Amino acid sequence: MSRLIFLGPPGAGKGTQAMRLANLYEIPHISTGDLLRTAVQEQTPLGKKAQEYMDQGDLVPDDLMLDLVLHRLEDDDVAKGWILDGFPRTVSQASFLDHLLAEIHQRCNCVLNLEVPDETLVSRMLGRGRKDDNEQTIRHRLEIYHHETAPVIDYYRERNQLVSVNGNLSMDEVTSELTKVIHP
Ligand SMILES: Nc1ncnc2c1ncn2[C@@H]1O[C@H](COP(=O)(O)OP(=O)(O)OP(=O)(O)O)[C@@H](O)[C@H]1O
Ligand SMILES: Nc1ncnc2c1ncn2[C@@H]1O[C@H](COP(=O)(O)O)[C@@H](O)[C@H]1O
Repeated sequence: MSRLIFLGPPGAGKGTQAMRLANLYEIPHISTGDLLRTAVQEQTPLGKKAQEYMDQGDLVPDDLMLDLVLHRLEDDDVAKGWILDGFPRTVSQASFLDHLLAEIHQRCNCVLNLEVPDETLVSRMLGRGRKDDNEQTIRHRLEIYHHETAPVIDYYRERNQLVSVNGNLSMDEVTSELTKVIHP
């Protein structure tokens, strides 16, 4: 059974690789960014609250995020495994997730950290064309990543759960490297 977490800066290819592995292992791909974008599109109460943070490239506050993940991990389809992409993004989210998984008697098998240099990330995101992919917001998201999210790497390294993979290769090469280190 695979329960995987993707870490890595914005534009590292987490969503791309998570989708490929989700198809390969036939488990759900849970992207908090995608869940939020759907909520914004549908103008749900969560979407209305999250929109401004997302447009600015800021993190959506923890109280909203924790509820979102809690409910998604209660769905029936996650019993067979899951891939989390975009969560946790802060040490407090990582700690929340640990407690939640202990409560539901699950354990993540592997935390995959995609490593890609900042300048590659910027050009990848400028080519992606998402609403929050203008240069100013991209640079702000990168700052937030280095400040708020990079400490999550140490959190999992200290718990011997971290595997870092070079994300600065072709998409197929990254997938191949990932499947070598994952033992489903
Ligand atoms: N190995 C790769 N080589 C070149 N381009 C890539 C690679 N992996 C992904 N991309 C492209 O880079 C862009 C960002 O990829 P993706 O959306 O998967 O990143 P992400 O880590 O999920 O980003 P975010 O955290 O901002 O959602 C996309 O346009 C994608 O097609
Ligand atoms: N885990 C998260 N914590 C706070 N904010 C989040 C989280 N996941 C997503 N967000 C917000 O959504 C956008 C887009 O996310 P992507 O993972 O890049 O698709 C992000 O900038 C945050 O505003």
